[in-house]
Amino acid sequence: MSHVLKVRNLFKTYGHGDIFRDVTFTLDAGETLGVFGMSGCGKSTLGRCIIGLEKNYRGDVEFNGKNLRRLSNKKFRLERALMQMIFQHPEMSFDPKMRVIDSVTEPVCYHFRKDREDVFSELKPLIKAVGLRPDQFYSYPNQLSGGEIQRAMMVKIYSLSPKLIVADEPTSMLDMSVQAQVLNLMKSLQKERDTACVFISHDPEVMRIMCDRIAVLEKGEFEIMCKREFDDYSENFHEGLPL
Ligand SMILES: Nc1ncnc2c1ncn2[C@@H]1O[C@H](COP(=O)(O)OP(=O)(O)OP(=O)(O)O)[C@@H](O)[C@H]1O
Repeated sequence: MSHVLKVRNLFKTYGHGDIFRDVTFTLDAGETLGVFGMSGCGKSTLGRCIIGLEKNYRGDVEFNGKNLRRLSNKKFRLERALMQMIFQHPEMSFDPKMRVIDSVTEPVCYHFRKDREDVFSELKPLIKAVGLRPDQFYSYPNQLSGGEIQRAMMVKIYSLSPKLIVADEPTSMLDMSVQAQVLNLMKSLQKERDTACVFISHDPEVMRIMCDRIAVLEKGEFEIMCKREFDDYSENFHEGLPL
């Protein structure tokens, strides 16, 4: 079986120095790799490089058997639809002036040249699965709670049947009970659809729940640990800060 994602010898530097050095790993369908580290260590930058939002790096990112930087813009856009990123602030992915239904259905309408109502009808089982009502999608983003917006985001992302999701602190802005619901939902959708995931967080507990393997990013070094090694390592952390 070929890997969904192959990251080889990835280096990223900003003006002030190395962000990370020699990041290498592979990810299979249905698998979750956690990326853990304290604030500012470079987790989001790594996520952006993987998904192609940041292209100025050394090394190779191969997705779906294709080296992303060697693709033409047109081919990159096709692959990009199969890689989705969930952000810490989901409301920023929604245009405040557009009804949620329009933001959610737009990518599928665009990629598959389909009508909004047809797309929305096809999404109803997914809407039910995330625990929202179809009528909520006729609201504007500011009329939904943080947890509801993150669920609507799941509908938007999964509507494109992605093979890879990069989730960058997707629940860190939610309160604890909503956080648990959204994490469970992400896990079950991922399992059902066999999606590969890079899950970024500074919360050791969330890492343990969501990830099969965990990589620690510290001072530019990227090290993949088994769960027992991670438990020992993270004992010295609280809320992403070293104790
Ligand atoms: N476009 C940029 N230009 C210059 N420096 C940047 C840029 N983006 C990020 N940085 C710097 O790179 C470092 C890593 O930032 P990044 O956002 O990847 O960290 P992070 O681990 O995701 O942090 P947090 O957990 O706080 O979100 C930081 O020092 C940041 O200031």
